[in-house]
Amino acid sequence: MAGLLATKSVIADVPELAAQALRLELDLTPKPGLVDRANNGSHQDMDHALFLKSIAAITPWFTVFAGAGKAHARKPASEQLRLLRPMGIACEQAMFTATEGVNTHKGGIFSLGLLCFAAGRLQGQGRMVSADALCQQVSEICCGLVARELSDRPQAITAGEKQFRQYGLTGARGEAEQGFITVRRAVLPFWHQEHGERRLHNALLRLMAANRDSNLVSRGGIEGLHYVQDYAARLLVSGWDSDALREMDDALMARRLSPGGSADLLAVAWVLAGL
Ligand SMILES: CC(C)(COP(=O)(O)OP(=O)(O)OC[C@H]1O[C@@H](n2cnc3c(N)ncnc32)[C@H](O[C@H]2O[C@H](COP(=O)(O)OP(=O)(O)OP(=O)(O)O)[C@@H](O)[C@H]2O)[C@@H]1O)[C@@H](O)C(=O)NCCC(=O)NCCS
Ligand SMILES: Nc1ncnc2[nH]cnc12
Repeated sequence: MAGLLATKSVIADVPELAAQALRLELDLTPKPGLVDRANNGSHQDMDHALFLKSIAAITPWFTVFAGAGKAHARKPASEQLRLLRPMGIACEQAMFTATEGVNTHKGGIFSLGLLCFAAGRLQGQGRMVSADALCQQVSEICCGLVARELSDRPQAITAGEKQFRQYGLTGARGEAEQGFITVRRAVLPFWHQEHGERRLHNALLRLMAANRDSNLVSRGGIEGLHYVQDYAARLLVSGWDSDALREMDDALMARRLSPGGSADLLAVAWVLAGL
């Protein structure tokens, strides 16, 4: 863990940062409700070893996404998701093969895949790959995604569609269409004020406090989302130590709550902060 934290500064390659981010997120411990080095969080079907298999299966795709973004850099942003989606689905299939059908990183593939694709697109356009430029590209590529896939549906079938209809939640799609606004507003302004693992723990708590995580709603209803948001906000105000994080871990496990979306956004924050 310490070695990975130290090497970040010499690597500015987005697919490499994305691969690093998945491993750092997994190994951060304790992580309330989530799989880490100490326990499986609120999951019966996942553990640390399974996440390692998932990471090994999906990381080779990050350079594929970046290559595709570069190859199609001269085409309009509005055409890009149609070009990227089949590769994203193929990457999801590689994950499901590695995990024997368990959804470990579906959201992570979506968010990090878009960042890798956008990085290739910027390179293909001869532009600098900065955090702001990446987020702007992702937003342009995903323009209209929420309307097309959530709000304009005749009836709510998937969890995401039901959550949108009931609570106006837009999940991973909304985050991407808004250029990862939660990461940019809740995490990045504080990132360089802190260091090491404490920086990562604070970033995850800030994400849990701000992120409208569809996983929490799927498992615990809107009350489950508010429970986690309020708990994380309290720790950020009152201060926390490892014991407090372990207590929060116990509380979320007792309620079967898992903030998987915030775990994915922590990986997104690592990539954006590394540029
Ligand atoms: C657009 C897709 C993301 C469509 O997927 P879906 O309709 O499911 O969209 P969401 O409901 O928005 O959530 C999908 C996953 O995204 C993560 N997530 C949730 N909320 C947010 C948020 N506010 N911001 C960012 N990301 C968010 C979360 O993923 C993580 O959690 C999953 C593991 O947790 P778990 O509780 O186990 O999840 P389940 O197994 O589903 O529940 P149980 O049965 O166990 O109770 C894991 O996926 C983590 O990554 C949400 O789950 C996208 O998938 C799509 O369309 N893909 C096609 C390919 C593509 O277009 N790719 C483009 C780029 S390559
Ligand atoms: N460490 C983790 N535990 C559970 N779900 C996750 N989704 C992404 N990372 C996760």
